[in-house]
Amino acid sequence: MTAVRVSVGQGYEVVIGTGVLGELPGLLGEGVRTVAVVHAEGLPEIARPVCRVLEQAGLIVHALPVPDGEAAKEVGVLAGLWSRFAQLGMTRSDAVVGVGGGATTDLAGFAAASWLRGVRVVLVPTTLLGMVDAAVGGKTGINIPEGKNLVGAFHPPAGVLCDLATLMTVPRQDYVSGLAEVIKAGFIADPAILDLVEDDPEGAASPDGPHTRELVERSVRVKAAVVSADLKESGLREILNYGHTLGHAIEKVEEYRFRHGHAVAIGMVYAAELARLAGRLPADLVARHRSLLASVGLPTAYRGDAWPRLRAAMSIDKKARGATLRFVVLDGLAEPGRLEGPDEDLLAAAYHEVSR
Ligand SMILES: NC(=O)c1ccc[n+]([C@@H]2O[C@H](COP(=O)([O-])OP(=O)(O)OC[C@H]3O[C@@H](n4cnc5c(N)ncnc54)[C@H](O)[C@@H]3O)[C@@H](O)[C@H]2O)c1
Ligand SMILES: O=C(O)C(=O)C[C@@H](O)[C@H](O)[C@H](O)COP(=O)(O)O
Ligand SMILES: [Zn+2]
Repeated sequence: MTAVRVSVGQGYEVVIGTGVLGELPGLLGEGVRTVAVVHAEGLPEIARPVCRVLEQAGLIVHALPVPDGEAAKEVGVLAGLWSRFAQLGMTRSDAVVGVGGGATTDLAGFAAASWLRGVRVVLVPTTLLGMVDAAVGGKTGINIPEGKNLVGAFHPPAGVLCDLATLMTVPRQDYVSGLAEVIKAGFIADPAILDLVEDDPEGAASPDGPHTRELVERSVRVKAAVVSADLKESGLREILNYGHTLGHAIEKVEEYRFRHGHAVAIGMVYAAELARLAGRLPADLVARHRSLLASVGLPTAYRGDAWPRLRAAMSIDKKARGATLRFVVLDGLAEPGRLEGPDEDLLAAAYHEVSR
């Protein structure tokens, strides 16, 4: 089957297909001599063919393994990459290729953004979440103990290569985590996604499912359209943060050992409850959040005793302005809006609805 190419406004393409690794040198563009392939250390079977295809194109390739998953998004790991780039003599005409899940591509993207104040990066996401969200749009960064993604940069890639074949080995819980961002794209912009998941939740939860390619493509198109219009999140892009205010707080409270998509799933139910209690969203749409997320195995509730710590963690959300919290909420299906400065009773009442 031929690859689908989605154009992003900042001048690059997201290539989606099966067995498309051969497109990688083309995405890097002209003039590159040395390539640092930053990859999750648990993925040698994917990193090896990536390196091979680059070497066959005449490039000097260095594989730089980093810890798997969220452990990669740490300042020590980033500093290690800077040292390796220096040792390799990487100049502004050289490039980084990031291979792995969203955590790896966030790190690789930020390493590229910060090295010599910005070198070229091509991302090869290998999880569902990486393909539909993390690798597209140029948000890069790392975590610090004080909060999620608090240090980073906007640095659009030169290209994104989504080889659907790589999804076959993603552990089920990590695959399901990616579905939270797929469902997010459905609620904020493309309800056809929700219909596809409801039509076959078990199929949606597997890379072998009948709609995998369409779910990836639709979600990428939602993300591409939004970031094309608003790269630096001056307004519209905030809608991609639906469910993330509480979601990131859960990740922080769990010291980043809770899957991102699982946290965002709970965060979306929370945002839906906020909107319902504020009189903006009908109860049936809140129920649809719960039923869709639960149908693919995502959580919709969290520990009740964690509220004080979650509330404190939410204060450092990037959408906040001063002491005023701002939430992305829905006023209907695919009708995202903002809830500014909700009072504390409303915040707590909505949490009561998602606590167990
Ligand atoms: N930059 C953005 O716009 C953006 C958007 C959404 C999420 N994110 C970030 O993405 C991260 C989550 O990404 P994720 O869900 O991909 O998790 P992840 O990167 O932590 O990967 C999950 C696990 O799957 C493994 N893995 C990856 N690909 C595999 C494959 N093909 N086969 C077998 N195992 C594989 C990884 O090594 C890891 O152990 C979070 O840090 C989140 O903040 C960023
Ligand atoms: O691309 C965006 O913009 C998003 O908000 C997408 C989110 O799914 C993603 O988790 C992002 O990394 C969150 O960004 P942050 O600015 O809240 O850290
Ligand atoms: Zn996210």
